[in-house]
Amino acid sequence: MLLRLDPGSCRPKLPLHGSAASRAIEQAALAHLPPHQLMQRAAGSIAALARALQPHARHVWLACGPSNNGGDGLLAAALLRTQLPQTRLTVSWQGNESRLPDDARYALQQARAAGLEFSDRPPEDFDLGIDALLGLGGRGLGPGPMADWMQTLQQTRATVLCVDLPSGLACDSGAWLNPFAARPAGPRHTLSLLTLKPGLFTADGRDAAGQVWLDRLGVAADQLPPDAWLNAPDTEPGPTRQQRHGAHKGSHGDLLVLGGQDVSVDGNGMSGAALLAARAGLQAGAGRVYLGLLGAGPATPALDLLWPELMFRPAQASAEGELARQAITVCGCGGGQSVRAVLSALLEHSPRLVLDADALNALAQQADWRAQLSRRLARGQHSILTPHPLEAARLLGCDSAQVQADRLQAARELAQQFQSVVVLKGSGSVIAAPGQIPLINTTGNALLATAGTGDVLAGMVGAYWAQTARPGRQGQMPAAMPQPSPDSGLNGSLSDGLEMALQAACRAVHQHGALADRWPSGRGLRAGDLLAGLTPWPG
Ligand SMILES: NC(=O)C1=CN([C@@H]2O[C@H](COP(=O)(O)OP(=O)(O)OC[C@H]3O[C@@H](n4cnc5c(N)ncnc54)[C@H](O)[C@@H]3O)[C@@H](O)[C@H]2O)[C@H](O)CC1
Repeated sequence: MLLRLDPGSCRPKLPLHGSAASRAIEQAALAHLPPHQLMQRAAGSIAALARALQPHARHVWLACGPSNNGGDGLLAAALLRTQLPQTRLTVSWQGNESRLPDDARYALQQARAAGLEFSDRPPEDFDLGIDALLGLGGRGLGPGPMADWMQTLQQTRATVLCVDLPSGLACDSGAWLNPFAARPAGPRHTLSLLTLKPGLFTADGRDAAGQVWLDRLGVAADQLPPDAWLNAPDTEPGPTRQQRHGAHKGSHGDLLVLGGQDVSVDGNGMSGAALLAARAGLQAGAGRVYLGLLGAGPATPALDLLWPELMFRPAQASAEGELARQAITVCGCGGGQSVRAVLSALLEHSPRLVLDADALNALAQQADWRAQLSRRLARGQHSILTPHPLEAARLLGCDSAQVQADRLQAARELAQQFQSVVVLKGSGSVIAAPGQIPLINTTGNALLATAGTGDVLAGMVGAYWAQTARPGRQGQMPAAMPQPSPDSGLNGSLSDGLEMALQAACRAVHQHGALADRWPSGRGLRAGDLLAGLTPWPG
């Protein structure tokens, strides 16, 4: 059965399997099925989707590689020959006949018996291209016909349907294996077979894959634990905010935002970042939001005239005093070097701490703060880090290209090293917690690639966390919160505190991206535009 994956509406959480697990599932299925049946199912699915995508195709080009991915394409071509008698089909095949796996050899025979037209040159005028060059077994391509065909499939404006994986995309990481791989020019679809692969949803994967479809080919994917989950926050059955008549502002948690370095400090004024985070926190439902601007000078505002609900407090005293000991603190947004003045106290006292932007840069510069952060979880204090790839690289002591080459691994490493929930931002944001299976977010788009959207996200994370964990209730789940469940995306027992941090991060990242996905096309999006769409949790 074909399943279309729409960002933001994948329910329940779907498991993602990397190459090793996908191969193991494939091998187990092959052992129980008659010869060639799995490939016949795959070919049937490819042909059905091809017809649905281009029902009136005049010319379909199938580029088929040297092994089983190519076999899927050849067998689909044979089927399409009978299903689309009026359509011209051209097959390009590259392989060594004496070294073909059994299924691919069978597929080649079927394609030949169907009387298909074979050509080593892509046709000029195809209106549907089928990329069956390389799947799970793909490696980086050297020069040659396959590399040329791959480039044609990248550059064409015709619709392209990729079989299992876009050729040349790493299944586990979503990184391109070929230096020449570019952003595809035309509409793209990818039909993932048997399992969903992590690489389709993060790094270059989303651009490479386009619209993702899944056909499990009648094989259950739950035989092996996933390598990641798609992030799909549960919808709670409990009452909405409007239906909770007994609630008061204290019921919805306190949020303290520390950041927004004053321009007088070193000429880099970034108060707007902290204002965005604080406004986002308020709009996302925190009961009370306090704002401490760092490096305050005589001209530092003490009131947000447009959002007078925000309560301004001296930053240093708040970080060292009672407020930081009872509120959720979001620290770093636009904090500049001034963040250093409050970080040590927060790492020591804050029970629930979100670290973003300059707080992460400060951590990267100072080993004893990193050690302090790593010890917090063992003391019952929880932390959420929200790095973009460069901030993640600074924390890991590598460069951002290395982070992007394996985003899941980078997020897992950060979570483990710092005993924190980590949101690695970027296309396909990864959410990881220590010792847990990470999640990949499906919402969001390049409209979010603009200054300030990360500050809004940090405020949202803090606000959602504030609504799950309140003073005096540490470790307790509020009645309407989703309880940890066997399918909650976690592979081991997780303390309630960490579970709440993880859920807050997952929900915030999902909603943040969904707002950009719903934004009217053709209109620019400023970070501040996101605020109006924010909703409390639960809605
Ligand atoms: N067997 C079945 O019934 C099904 C298979 N499915 C599809 O199979 C592929 C995985 O097949 P596999 O043969 O393991 O890998 P590939 O087709 O990706 O090819 C790998 C093969 O190709 C050679 N190769 C790899 N990289 C290069 C390169 N850069 N240049 C030249 N040659 C290269 C190498 O020899 C490898 O061995 C999976 O993705 C599905 O599409 C279906 O799941 C249905 C059932």
